Amino acid sequence: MLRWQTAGESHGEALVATIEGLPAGVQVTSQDIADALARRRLGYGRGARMKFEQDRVHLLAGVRHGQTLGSPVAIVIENTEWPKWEQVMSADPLPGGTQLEAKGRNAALTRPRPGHADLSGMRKYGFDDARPVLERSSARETASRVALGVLAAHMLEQTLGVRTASHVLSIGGVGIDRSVGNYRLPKPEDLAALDASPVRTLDAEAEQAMIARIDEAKHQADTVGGVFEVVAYGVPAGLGTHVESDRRLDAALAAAFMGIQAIKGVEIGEGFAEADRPGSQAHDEIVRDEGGHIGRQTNHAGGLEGGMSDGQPIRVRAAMKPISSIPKALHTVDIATGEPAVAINQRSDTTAVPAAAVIGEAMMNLTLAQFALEKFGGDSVEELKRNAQAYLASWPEYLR
Ligand SMILES: Cc1cc2nc3c(=O)[nH]c(=O)nc-3n(C[C@H](O)[C@H](O)[C@H](O)COP(=O)(O)O)c2cc1C
Ligand SMILES: C=C(O[C@@H]1CC(C(=O)O)=C[C@@H](OP(=O)(O)O)[C@H]1O)C(=O)O
Repeated sequence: MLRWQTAGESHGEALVATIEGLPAGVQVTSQDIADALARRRLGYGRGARMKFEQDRVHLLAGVRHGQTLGSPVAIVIENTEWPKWEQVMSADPLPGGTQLEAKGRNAALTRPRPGHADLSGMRKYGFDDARPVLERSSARETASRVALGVLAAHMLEQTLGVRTASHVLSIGGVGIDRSVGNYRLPKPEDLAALDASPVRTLDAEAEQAMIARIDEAKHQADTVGGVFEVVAYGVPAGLGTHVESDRRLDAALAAAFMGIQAIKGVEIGEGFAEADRPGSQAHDEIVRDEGGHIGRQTNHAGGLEGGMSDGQPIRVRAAMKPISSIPKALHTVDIATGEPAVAINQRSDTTAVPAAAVIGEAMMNLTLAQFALEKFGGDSVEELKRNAQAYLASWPEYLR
C-alpha cells in the first residue's frame, strides 16, 4: 500500500512530505526533486513571491546513493521566506513571554476573503484571526505533493514505462476549444517545449490569447482561472476495478485532482462533451489493427472504462477557479466588529493554471503508482517489473 502525507504552513519554516510503500531501487536524486519544483514555479501571471522565494530541498530519509531503500521517504522543502516570519510563525512561545505587537505581519486578519478557506476555517476551528487557516489552506503546500510526485513518476517509468505530460487548454475563457477534442495531445517528449511556454501550451495562437487575457485581468485588478489536462502514457489495462466504487481508478483520479486547491471540476477524457453526444458517436469502438492487435480508433473515454484503465492514454482535465485574493477587493464582513468591510488583499497570483497543471501531473503519478502497486505488488523495482511483465505475458498476443 502506498501512503503519503504532507505538513507545513505557507510561511512556516519548511514543508515536510513523507511517502511509504515505494519499492526499493527507485532511482531518484535531490536534483530531480529540485527540477520538478522549479517546473511548478513556472507560468505567466504568478505573483512576486515566485520570484524571490526558492525551494530548498533536503532528501532526509529512505534514499541512499540515489536509490530508494523500501523504507519511508522523507523530504523537507525549506521556505526561504522564513527569516521574515520567524517570530510570527514561531512554533514555540517567544522568549521571556514576549508578545508580538498586533501589527504588520502579526496583525489579526479579521476580514475573511471570499473564495478562500478563511471564514469556514475560522468558524470551524474557533479562531478570531484567519492567519492559522490561510497558512495551511495556501497552495504553497502543493510543493510537497510535487516533490512526492517525482518518486511516484520515477517508480512508474522505471517499472512500467509510464510517462506523463500536461498542458493548459484555456485561461479566463480563451485558448483551445476542448469541445472539439481533436487538438494535439501533449507527449512526454514535449515537456521541454511545454515548460518553455509561458502558459504551458504547444498552440502558438492559444498562447498569445491566454497571455493577453492574463494581462487584461491584471490591468483590471482581477484574476482568472482556467482548464488544464494531464495525460499518462503506457498505463497497462486493468488498473482499478469495476467491482467496488472506492476501488475505481476514475474515482480516485477525480478525488486526487479535486484535492488540488482551487480545482472545482474534473473531467475524465471528454466527459462533459460526451454527455451531449449520441452513444453511437461517444464510445471508442474496439478494432484489430494491421498487426492484429486489439485497439481503438478514438479515446473519448480518456483511457478509463468500468473504473479500470483500458490501455489507452489516461486523460484527466481539471477546471481551476480564478485566484481568490483579488486586488479589486470583494465584499466581506469584519469578524471583529460584525460590520461590512472589504476583504484582506495581499500580493497574489493573477493566475496559476500552468502551475496547477504541473501539480496535476504529480497527482496523476501518485494515484497511478498507488494503483500499480495494488495490482502488481513488489518490494523491489525488479519484483514489481517482473510481476507486471508476467501479467501482460498472460494475455494472448493479440490482446497485448
Ligand atoms: C498553484 C496555485 C497557486 C495559487 N496561488 C494563489 C494566490 O496567489 N492567491 C490566492 O488567493 N489563491 C491562490 N491559489 C488558490 C487558493 O489556494 C485557493 O483558491 C484557496 O485555497 C481556496 O480554494 P478551495 O476552495 O478549492 O480550497 C492558488 C492555487 C494553486 C493551485
Ligand atoms: C507560495 C506559493 O503560492 C502561494 C499560494 C497562495 C495561496 O493563497 O494559495 C498565495 C500566494 O502566497 P502569498 O500569499 O504568500 O503571496 C502564493 O505565492 C507557492 O506556490 O509556492
